[in-house]
Amino acid sequence: MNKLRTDQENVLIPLIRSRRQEEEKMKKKTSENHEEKSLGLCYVDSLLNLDLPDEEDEGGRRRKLSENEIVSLCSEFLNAGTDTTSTALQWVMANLVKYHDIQSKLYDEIRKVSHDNKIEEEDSRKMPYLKAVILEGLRRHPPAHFVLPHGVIQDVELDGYLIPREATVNVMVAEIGWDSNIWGEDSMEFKPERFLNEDDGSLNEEMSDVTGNKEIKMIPFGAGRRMCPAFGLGLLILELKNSSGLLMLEMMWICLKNRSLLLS
Ligand code: HEM
Repeated sequence: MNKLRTDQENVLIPLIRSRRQEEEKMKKKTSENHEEKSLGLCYVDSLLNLDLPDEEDEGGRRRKLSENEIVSLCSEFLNAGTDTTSTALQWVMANLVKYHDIQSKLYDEIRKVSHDNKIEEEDSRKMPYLKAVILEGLRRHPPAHFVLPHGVIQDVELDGYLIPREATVNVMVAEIGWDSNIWGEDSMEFKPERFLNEDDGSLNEEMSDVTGNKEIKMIPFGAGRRMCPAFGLGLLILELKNSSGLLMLEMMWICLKNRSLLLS
């Protein structure tokens, strides 16, 4: 753990310091030339600018985040965005390898929409089956199996159970998405069709809600005020990576086929 932490510091501290220096240089230039210049705002800037509301230093000023705290927040952010997305993608790909019928149906949809072997952000709206495959991946194999540990700030009674103040609460996210009362007897099967309307194959809006705002059916991104702030981005990344991944596999397949033709 110490080694991991040291690695995090070695990677992130130089980046944080260089950002701070760049920002200071820019401010200096701006005041010398009297013209507004900015590097744009990034996550590290918002952490560097933060004044903690409840904590004051010896001079009575609001405390700033320490460099170590910024390292923790940056690595949490990077981890929250990368580990989840790559795990989800691997599960979807594994199921596409296992179920060839789903793979070819998805492939046909992607081929119809793609142009010059490319998929753009707006194309994802024209691919309900792709969305259904991603949602089924997240339902069947949510990367954050228990979301993050939560807690209550005072003793709470919920449905006859006492949740004590100091307790750690883990939400059974995966089990919620496997509930046969909601998803049917085949809830453990990988069936993207469950998210589509039977008549025209369009996306069933009610079934595909992942926010839990109206009813909790599956919550791979959590729910409520600490829900994943990047759930829209996460879904989009998965859609784009999956479709471009399949197109890339096809190119590799064509290259391999041509190569073996050349060799034979
Ligand atoms: C498939 C992709 C993703 C999944 C399944 C996912 C899932 C989650 C879950 C379950 C939580 C905890 C919610 C809770 O405690 O109730 C969470 C929190 C968080 N996620 Fe994601 N996430 C994904 C992608 C991303 C991406 C791409 C980013 C950033 C670019 C991100 C940033 C965060 C952050 C910063 C938090 C902490 C929020 C807080 O504590 O208030 N996530 N995510």
